[in-house]
Amino acid sequence: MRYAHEVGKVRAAEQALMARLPEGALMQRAAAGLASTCARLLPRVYGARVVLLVGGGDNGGDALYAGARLARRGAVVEAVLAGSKVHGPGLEALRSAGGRVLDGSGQNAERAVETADLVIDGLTGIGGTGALREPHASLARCTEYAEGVVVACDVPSGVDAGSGRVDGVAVRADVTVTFGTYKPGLLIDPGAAHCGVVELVDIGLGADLPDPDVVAPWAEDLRVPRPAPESDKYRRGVVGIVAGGERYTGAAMLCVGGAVRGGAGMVRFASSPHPVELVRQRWPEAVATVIEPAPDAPAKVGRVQAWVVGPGLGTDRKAETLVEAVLRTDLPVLVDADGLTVLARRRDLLRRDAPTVLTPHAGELARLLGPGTTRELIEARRLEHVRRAAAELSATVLLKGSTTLVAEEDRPVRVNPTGTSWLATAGTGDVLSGLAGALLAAGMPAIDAATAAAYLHGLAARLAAAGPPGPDGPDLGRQAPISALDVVTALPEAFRTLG
Ligand SMILES: NC(=O)C1=CN([C@@H]2O[C@H](COP(=O)(O)OP(=O)(O)OC[C@H]3O[C@@H](n4cnc5c(N)ncnc54)[C@H](OP(=O)(O)O)[C@@H]3O)[C@@H](O)[C@H]2O)[C@@H](O)CC1
Ligand SMILES: Nc1ncnc2c1ncn2[C@@H]1O[C@H](COP(=O)(O)OP(=O)(O)O)[C@@H](O)[C@H]1O
Ligand SMILES: [K+]
Repeated sequence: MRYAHEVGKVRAAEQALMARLPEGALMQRAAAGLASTCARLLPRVYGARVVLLVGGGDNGGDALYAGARLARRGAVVEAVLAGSKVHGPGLEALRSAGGRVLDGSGQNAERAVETADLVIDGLTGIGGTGALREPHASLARCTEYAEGVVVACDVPSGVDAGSGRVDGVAVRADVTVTFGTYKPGLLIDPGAAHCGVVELVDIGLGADLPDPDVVAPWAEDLRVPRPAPESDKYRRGVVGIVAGGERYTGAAMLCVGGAVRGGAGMVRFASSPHPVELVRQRWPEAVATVIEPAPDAPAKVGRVQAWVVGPGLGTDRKAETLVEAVLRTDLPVLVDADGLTVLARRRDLLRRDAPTVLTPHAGELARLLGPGTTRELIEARRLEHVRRAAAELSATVLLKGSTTLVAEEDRPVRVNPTGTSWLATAGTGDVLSGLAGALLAAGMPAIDAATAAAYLHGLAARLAAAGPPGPDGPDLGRQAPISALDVVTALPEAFRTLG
């Protein structure tokens, strides 16, 4: 896992460590890490033109000390000072190493940024709050036109380190060198999209850091169940899917596809006659049953270990009866799509003992959380809202979108590291709910099933978008449009990459 800590915890750990170290030692560790990454990014340090964007806090201090180290190795280092304050000892170190200060206003600074071989962004770090003020905002904006490499010190300036929120302008870095631990805003969009490659520099905070607030899993953290020699289809897990209606049949097909290719021992599909007929034709592996919208509907489907309810179900009274019937069982239930719209007016159905997983996109979550919450607000502050949803709805909440988050009360929020913008196409969410349902039925705890499903789904989409692999494997840098069915088809390959 990659671990991220909120800003207050980073500061507390830094204080504790600093109390045991000589003054300035921590900053020197940070600056050394930053300078060594910059040196690696330059073809040659000697003679390279480096511009530092320096804010008035310690983030600017880091940049100045790193600049001094590069200047001592022969780089031509110029600092643009933003605002009235500056880290005095850092500036002194830069000057002593031969670096110089540029006039920070207007075209002079802009031209220097645009033509430098490397720009270090030290405007704001974990101390940045709200939208960047001037001249910081203009300096951040001109990094967009930089011909050289842009390296953010700790956090791209303009990104809120704690949440990933961006109000106004923020630096778009090629590389972000962060110190001690990841910050949530480096992993969550829109902030994550500003970071480029994130490098973590160990400054010795480890022992002083408490449990993380946010984690991002690696493939080896997922622990997806594998069939053993003694496995049979029932032990592998039977997932029941209540989805689709006379009008919306595609959602049902895609959800069943996600479950079949997601490793379910068996998929039991239950719906009205038309989708049942279509599923029988397209997915003969599934056992499809026609059900009436009645409280005893789940019992008529046969034994399952977990349910998925909602995709393409509609939101009328009949749909509500089915959502209610499924949630009244004592099994794990995943509610998606139309099922979530029903839940928004029937939050009482969430009072249950068995695990409940909700998989909303931002619009659906806004409906679930009620008046005062909008899709835009949720997209801008994803972490805060997914946490709030998990607490208020007493459920495991998987919030979809450009960064998918999974939250359960009193646990670190999981950030999904896979995915591609090509996933933003109709029907891919239905594939995800079927896949997550299969993993729930296999017995995975709700938060792990949701995390693994998001990971595999995002990876399958990347593999599908990259097309057939070349001699060196899939070229994830060259992607093309995909359909939701392409994601279903690529799921086995995604499982294979887990080893
Ligand atoms: N603690 C440690 O031991 C270690 C810390 N380390 C480093 O210190 C960094 C944290 O330093 P920090 O606390 O000084 O805050 P920092 O990120 O420089 O920001 C404050 C400055 O930004 C300004 N500013 C704020 N918002 C703004 C806005 N919207 N628009 C414009 N300006 C804005 C604010 O101005 P003010 O509001 O005070 O006028 C003030 O000048 C951390 O990220 C890491 O790099 C490492 O060396 C490891 C050891
Ligand atoms: N900009 C984006 N970047 C990456 N993934 C995205 C983006 N937008 C949406 N997604 C993903 O695409 C899927 C869309 O799901 P959903 O909104 O439920 O669509 P549908 O209801 O049509 O199936 C989700 O897995 C979501 O995380
Ligand atoms: K910065």
